[in-house]
Amino acid sequence: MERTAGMRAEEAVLRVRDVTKSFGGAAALKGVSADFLPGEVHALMGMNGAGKSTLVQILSGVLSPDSGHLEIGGHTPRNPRQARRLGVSVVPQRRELVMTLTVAENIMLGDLPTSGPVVRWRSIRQTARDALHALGLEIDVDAVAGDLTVAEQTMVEVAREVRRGGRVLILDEPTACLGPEAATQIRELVTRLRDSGVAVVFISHHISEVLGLADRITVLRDGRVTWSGLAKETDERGLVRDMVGRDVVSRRPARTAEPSEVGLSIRRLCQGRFIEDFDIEVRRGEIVAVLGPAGDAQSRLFDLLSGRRRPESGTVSIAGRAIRSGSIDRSLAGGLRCVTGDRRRLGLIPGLTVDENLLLAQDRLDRRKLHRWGRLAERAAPLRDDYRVVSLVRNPPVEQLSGGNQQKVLLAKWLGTGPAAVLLEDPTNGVDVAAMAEIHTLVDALAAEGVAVLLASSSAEEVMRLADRVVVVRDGRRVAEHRVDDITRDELIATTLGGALR
Ligand SMILES: Nc1ncnc2c1ncn2[C@@H]1O[C@H](COP(=O)(O)OP(=O)(O)OP(=O)(O)O)[C@@H](O)[C@H]1O
Repeated sequence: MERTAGMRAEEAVLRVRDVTKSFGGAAALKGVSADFLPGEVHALMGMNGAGKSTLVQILSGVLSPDSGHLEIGGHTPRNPRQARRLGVSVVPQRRELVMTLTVAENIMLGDLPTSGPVVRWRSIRQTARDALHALGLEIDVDAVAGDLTVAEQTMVEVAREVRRGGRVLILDEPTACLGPEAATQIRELVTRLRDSGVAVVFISHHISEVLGLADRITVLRDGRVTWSGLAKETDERGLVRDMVGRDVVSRRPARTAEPSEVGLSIRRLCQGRFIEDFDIEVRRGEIVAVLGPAGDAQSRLFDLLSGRRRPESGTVSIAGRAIRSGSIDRSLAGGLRCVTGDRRRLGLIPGLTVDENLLLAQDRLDRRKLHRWGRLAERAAPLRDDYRVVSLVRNPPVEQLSGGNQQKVLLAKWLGTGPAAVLLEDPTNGVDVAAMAEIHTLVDALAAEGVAVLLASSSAEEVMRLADRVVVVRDGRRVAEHRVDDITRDELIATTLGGALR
């Protein structure tokens, strides 16, 4: 049943009417209408695969609707270039900056002012500085993009798009995997954009964030709008019902198991300024979280534990046996499974099907060289079921899955291989509220089976829900440790930001 609130459609800068879109005969959007108003933050919400990204691709001219239409100031864009010229810009999840160029060069890319054959560098830097200042951003225009934090990279992309005349700015999960401080900075930027008259389209799976930030919310389910209205007219429970169709409960289970032997031990690990003399011990059946500002220790920890990179010094042991560092095979053979937070770059193999990706890790461990095609679907089926991987067609190339479903494939691929210890980097990155609850239950179950779980999460909520202990890291060093039962979420965030050693 569709619930809608009154709209000022005549003021809309971007209008969508009855849009449908199918892939391979299966409908991803089934008659979606929405209006996007200047000076409003309009959140798109919905479960994984509900159709949010498909709608965004239609808004930005990447895809054409099968039927229905889209209108910006009386025009219908036919491709991304036209959409951009009409003022519609997308800041995607994957950063699109040229990482080797400076902030100023990135902001001005494609629009470098020249005098004859000479590029006017001073003017470039000044214009870029003005573009950042107009949005209240203090970022060094001479910094190289690759040296910025993820939040700063998002800010630079936003400044570039606004300077190019973006009137409708679509931000696709801009706070995913950001720590509390960086996420707040992005939300403040969104508010400033809104106040300057931009129509902001904001995608997020975080309900409290959306309720605190959005003026209007449109909820999609299975390609249809199930609710659209003012944020103040709904609440968490209403949104969950509109997204999922039922209530979702996620509770921390009582963990009564006595501490058992050490499952994963890290001793005096060092890697540049990112990891300094890092010690941690995780017992079998325990979940220990590492929480710190995004971009530093967590991804280095992944590189070192997975064997992608050799540490400068220090040891990693599983059940008392040291693993030879710098070798992915040794790390796997030792029983350690590392689930990356960067599924696009490191996690999944595009071009291979969902089932192949699901079985890749298992086959590598079994040294299985050839798939028996007939058995592939049968072997993958339990993993698909346990992790509720949903796709429109049965077994598409993995990149055609929605983002949240790709994340489920990544988790299933590694956690289905009987690990002794795991490192989970932002395990619920991009997944919807129902899948998040299910993944948390699966992680609880891993711990209950005696796996040592090390969780590198940017989300304080996730740490509070899953972990027994949390280690706070800043500048590569451990600055505090808490039992989760002894601390509130707000105290945890405060120690992450200012963290005194306790
Ligand atoms: N190019 C494509 N080919 C085939 N199917 C596709 C393609 N793009 C999207 N789909 C399918 O369309 C459906 C909607 O996907 P979409 O990415 O829009 O969902 P979403 O709401 O953005 O999900 P998420 O929250 O997981 O990002 C999914 O079932 C997805 O597998």
